[in-house]
Amino acid sequence: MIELQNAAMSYGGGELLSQMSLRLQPGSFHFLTGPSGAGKTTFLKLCYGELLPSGGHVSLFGRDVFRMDRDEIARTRQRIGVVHQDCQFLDHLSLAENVALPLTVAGKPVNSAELMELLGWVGLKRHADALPPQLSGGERQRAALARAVIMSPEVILADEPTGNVDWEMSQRLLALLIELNRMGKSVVIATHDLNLIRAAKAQVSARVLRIANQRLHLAGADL
Ligand SMILES: Nc1ncnc2c1ncn2[C@@H]1O[C@H](COP(=O)(O)OP(=O)(O)OP(=O)(O)O)[C@@H](O)[C@H]1O
Repeated sequence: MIELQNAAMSYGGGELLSQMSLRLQPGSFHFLTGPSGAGKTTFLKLCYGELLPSGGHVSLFGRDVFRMDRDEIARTRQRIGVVHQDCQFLDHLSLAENVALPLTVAGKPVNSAELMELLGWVGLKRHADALPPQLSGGERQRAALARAVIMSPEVILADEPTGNVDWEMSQRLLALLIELNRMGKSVVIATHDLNLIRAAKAQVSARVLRIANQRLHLAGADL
């Protein structure tokens, strides 16, 4: 699905990430940890073609990103749902319109029954007509998750999806991500929250990746 072979990334200075190798299998569940600034968001951007590696190779669904033009990368990204760290919305559109935006942008029809079912799944049906500034942090995070899955992606990459929410809400978000994984989707969650990882490991077979000293490590089993 997503494969990195000795991928490296530099923003111009020294290498931020080097010798990153990973083959993401269908239905897998990974956490991505590491100190602030280690490069977790950068790593995820390599995984969905937002950034091209400065060395090595990244393949998305069997295609090397260097061989893909912009259109192909855009089409491929529809197979990867991304929950961004800052979950931004268009404030003049309703929550339902924001969640449906990836479909609208792709020129695909919006089935309102399915949209409401998705909002129900994340517990936001009654907020369908609310504007984003009227939502709480946890509601925004759940809306961001709904928006990430509306195109039925095969992979979900979530960057600190439980940042800024309380424990109960983070458990609720985790439950949604585990449910997606049980539906066969690959899930990668970047997080600082070791308690979240422990809670997940009690429910799902998850591997923990750690970025430290520019390298990607498979973390020990002590979590
Ligand atoms: N577009 C950019 N141009 C230059 N430097 C960047 C850019 N984006 C990120 N960086 C730098 O790369 C480093 C890694 O950033 P990144 O956001 O990937 O780390 P992170 O592990 O996700 O951090 P956090 O846990 O704090 O979110 C940081 O030092 C950051 O300042």
